Amino acid sequence: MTRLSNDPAAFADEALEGFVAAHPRRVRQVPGGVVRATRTAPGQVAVVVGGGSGHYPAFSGLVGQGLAHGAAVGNVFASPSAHQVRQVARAAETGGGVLLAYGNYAGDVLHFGQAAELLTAEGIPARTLGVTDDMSSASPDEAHKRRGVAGDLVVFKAAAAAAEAGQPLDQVTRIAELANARTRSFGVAFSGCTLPGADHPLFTVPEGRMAVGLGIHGEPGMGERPVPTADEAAELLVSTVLGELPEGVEAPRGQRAAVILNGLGSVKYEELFVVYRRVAQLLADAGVEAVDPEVGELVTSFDMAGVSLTLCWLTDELEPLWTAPADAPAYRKGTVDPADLVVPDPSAETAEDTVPPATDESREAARTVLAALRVLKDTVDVHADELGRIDAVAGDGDHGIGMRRGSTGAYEAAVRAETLGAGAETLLQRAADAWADRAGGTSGALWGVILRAVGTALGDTARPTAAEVASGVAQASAGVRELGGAEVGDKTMVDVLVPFSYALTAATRAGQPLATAWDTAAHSASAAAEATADLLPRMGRARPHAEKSLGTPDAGAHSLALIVRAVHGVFVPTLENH
Ligand SMILES: Nc1ncnc2c1ncn2[C@@H]1O[C@H](COP(=O)(O)OP(=O)(O)O)[C@@H](O)[C@H]1O
Ligand SMILES: O=C(COP(=O)(O)O)[C@@H](O)CO
Repeated sequence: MTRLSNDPAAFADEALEGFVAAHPRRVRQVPGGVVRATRTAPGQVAVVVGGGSGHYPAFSGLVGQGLAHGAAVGNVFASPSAHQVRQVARAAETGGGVLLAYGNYAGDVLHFGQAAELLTAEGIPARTLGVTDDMSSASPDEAHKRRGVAGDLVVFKAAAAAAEAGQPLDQVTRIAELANARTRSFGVAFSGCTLPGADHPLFTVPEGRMAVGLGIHGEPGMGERPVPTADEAAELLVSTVLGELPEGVEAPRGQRAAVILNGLGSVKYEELFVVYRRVAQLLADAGVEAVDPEVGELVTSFDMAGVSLTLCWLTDELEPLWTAPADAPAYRKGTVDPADLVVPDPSAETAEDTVPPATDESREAARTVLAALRVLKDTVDVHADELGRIDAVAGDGDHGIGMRRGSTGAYEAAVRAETLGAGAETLLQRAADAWADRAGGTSGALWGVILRAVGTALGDTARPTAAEVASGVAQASAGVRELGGAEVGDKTMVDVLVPFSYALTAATRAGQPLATAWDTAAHSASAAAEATADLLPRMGRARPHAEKSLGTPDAGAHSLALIVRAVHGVFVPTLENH
């Protein structure tokens, strides 16, 4: 149970504020997250990490000398937005380029990837690395699909120590890739976590049972078995991790490994030590030398009762990077020469207070779009809990929260744009940026793409036609597939967006007025959303729990169908001009 919170929607922001207040000599807050409070040598590569909140000390607690240069901090269990990542990277970098490192979750991949492109385009060389240590989340032949869990620490630390030693960006990236390729984690759980403001955990494990192969977002485990003794738990963890050796490690005997026994939230230190006692014996029996082992909470999932074991098979190059000193709020090792504190630059980014010129026709269309965004936001508000419940069946239960933050941010930005006299395109672009930025997560990035594509098709000059609206939706559909890589049948919002777009294009081409065409397309969308209940997910958070999601529709597909149905009554009749 997460007992102490104010407004659950403000939890992540308030936690970050308190964290920064508690650690002024190590971190300072910047838009989008935190950076080191200390000065970094000019030209040093900046290692910027990040992810959702709810995992402390990942990610903000790992910022400090010898460890990350900055962390982009997202909402609870949702990746930070590309804009946040970019802002933190700009604040952290000192001329050597940036390595963006994160757990390999869909939202993180989209947002950090977009941020890298934006940074590179503005002249800051940027590389990305998604950590993939969690053995339970995909088979070895699909290791690139695995999630990042406690192995994040080893990879971040190796990269940061290499950066601190003056290595250039390509070398820092190579070292991070090497550390990732040689790191494996496996975990078990006895109970799930409860999100702030929620009254029940995201998953429960039956009394006397243990979930095997857990995630760090309250996802259920991949299997179940009776609760073991501490020694039996250690035996399961060690045998599983030793059971899949990375390329280049022929046998455990004679190897040296960084070892982390990680508590997920409510397995306490003395329990962990009881387990580690046996882990240490088993590793020694197998001939593995544990180097600077860590036993404690390094990546958590609120109050989840779980424990995971991580091994990074060290090389001569990786070992000194693992043992190098570090001084972060939640991770201190050896002795670091304290660098000078940075005097913060008070000039913050100013809000945009002008818009490009627009015609009266487009401003009128913009007012209709604003009304549609209002309906969208209200629809999401009404259905937020339901969306969270659907997402919790096989995902992380945050779809309602994310959609609420995104749609509210989009509506507020649209209100500001309308007040400034924006045309339809500009208003939708401001709304798109605000949605992606406020929501983060996978759906935040994709809804940003949708609003932006529709805006581009509407323009800032003419009164939009039915064909332009349909073309905007078609562009949105293509954009979502391009960014997310999902196709029809993967059990995502694409299963609704594609048939909705086809139906809208076909009906408008057949000469139907937009109101009628939209209505027909919204019917297709509802049917397609329902049909996702029969699909097995192949993308996103739900993929590792494919069977559990059978019989339940995809959360993002369902929300999209609800939205297009609700929006129909508002803007369609006034946008069409034939
Ligand atoms: N690659 C993808 N392409 C398109 N849609 C996706 C993809 N991955 C996930 N989704 C959609 O995003 C929804 C989840 O959104 P949300 O819960 O807000 O994000 P997250 O999974 O990052 O927490 C899923 O239900 C699915 O519809
Ligand atoms: O949840 C996280 C990011 O992944 P999403 O795909 O946005 O849900 C985060 O907690 C781990 O970085």
